Amino acid sequence: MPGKTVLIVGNLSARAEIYAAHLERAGHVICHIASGAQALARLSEGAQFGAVLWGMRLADGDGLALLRAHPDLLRRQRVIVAVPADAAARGAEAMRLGAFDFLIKPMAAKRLITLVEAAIQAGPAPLDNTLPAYALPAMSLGQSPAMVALRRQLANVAASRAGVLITGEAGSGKEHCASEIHHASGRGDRPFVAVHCASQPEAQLDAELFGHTSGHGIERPGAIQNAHLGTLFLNEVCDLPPNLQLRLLRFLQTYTVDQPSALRTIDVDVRVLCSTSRDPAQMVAQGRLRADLLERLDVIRLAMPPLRQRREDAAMLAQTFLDRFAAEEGKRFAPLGPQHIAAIEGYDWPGNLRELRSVLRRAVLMHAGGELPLRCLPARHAERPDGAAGMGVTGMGGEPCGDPERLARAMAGMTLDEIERIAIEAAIETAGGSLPAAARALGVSPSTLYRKRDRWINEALTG
Ligand SMILES: Nc1ncnc2c1ncn2[C@@H]1O[C@H](COP(=O)(O)OP(=O)(O)OP(=O)(O)O)[C@@H](O)[C@H]1O
Repeated sequence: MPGKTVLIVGNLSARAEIYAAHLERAGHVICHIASGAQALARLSEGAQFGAVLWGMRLADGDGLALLRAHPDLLRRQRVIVAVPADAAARGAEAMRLGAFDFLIKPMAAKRLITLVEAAIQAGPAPLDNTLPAYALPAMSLGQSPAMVALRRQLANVAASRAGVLITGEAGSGKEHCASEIHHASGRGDRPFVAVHCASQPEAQLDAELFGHTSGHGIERPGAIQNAHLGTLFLNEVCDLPPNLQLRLLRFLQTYTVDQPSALRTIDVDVRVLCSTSRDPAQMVAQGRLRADLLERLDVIRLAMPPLRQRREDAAMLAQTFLDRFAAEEGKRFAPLGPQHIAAIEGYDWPGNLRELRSVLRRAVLMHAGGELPLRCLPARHAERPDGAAGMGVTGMGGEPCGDPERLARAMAGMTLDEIERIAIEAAIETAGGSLPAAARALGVSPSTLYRKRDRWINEALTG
């Protein structure tokens, strides 16, 4: 992408000259200003640049302090901040303020050019932080104050390339949130590639992320390459094995991957989003997570609250699931009434949205339609003699299915296929969403579960 003017703001050092020469050789026109005040004056006159490379040590002061004082600049221009190797945290702060990305000096020519061109490709920054209306449908996350605040945060971070770390309990909607960011980011029509970093052998995960060459010599690109121009979502990123943490860090420093055959290096433009249900600081303190990797991934932190902290969303989500599954199964159910809502809001949902979703899915599978029997919903903890959250095989509160007679009654009228589906979904839920782990628990191969899941999805899509 030649021919765009790049503004370099920083001391006219020998190193800056080298960076300018690299960019010129790639076809860009360079404008170099040493003083932050002069650069701001130029920009406030309305000058537009393809990208701005902003240093930390300017002729007249600290580059980050200047950005802090003029956050509007970061909203109008695509600014890439260049920071010394021992100050990556300053780059992360600049991204929180709205910078497009940051580079650690000394930087390789290739990385510099790739990033500058990605900034140019992203086009002029939007005049404000508003996103297209379609980007974040008001109901998609919930209407509780916690979700309204989260949606606002999400709108602010969607357009940048900053790494986002989404924390929260299992099943609280972290992946759903990542996919909302993807859709709101302007990359929505490109791939969203999710990788589960826990419960997979290291070699398999390595191949899934970085690609491999099959036994027949065919190159299989990894998730990183497959996510080119889109978003890579790393689920449970704190569980990445140490070697893969290092490989991922290298990737994030260069945005290039070696082809599996190592014959060629490929530039990849991806937005990386991650999630964890662990405490990342504790993982670093225990030596299980690299601090430098966390710094890259955790530029912006979003915390998904557990469902029990946003009870007012639970009934709305339950109705959404009921409508969706009823439509998939071709059944009609009456809307949830006050008693259903009281039961839903009164329960703590230790498995969060995943548990809510499974309860509604099973309820729809097990009933022909009409009014949903209340016993399909979990009882309030307080109403249980033992106060336990255990849901038995079917997960239906008030009707645990431990004993065979009850189990048989609960399953009366169901086809074997439906019973199998319930058992598989319960196993996946227990395994925290991991199909390979669920397959191990059920004593079948992961491919069996993948095949069955694909068939259900196809059936749902074709009605
Ligand atoms: N706002 C929402 N609207 C509808 N469905 C949702 C929403 N949030 C989450 N879900 C559904 O709830 C289930 C759990 O959500 P998700 O996988 O995003 O949680 P998670 O926090 O990433 O879980 P885990 O930590 O176990 O990987 C998924 O089936 C997802 O599709």
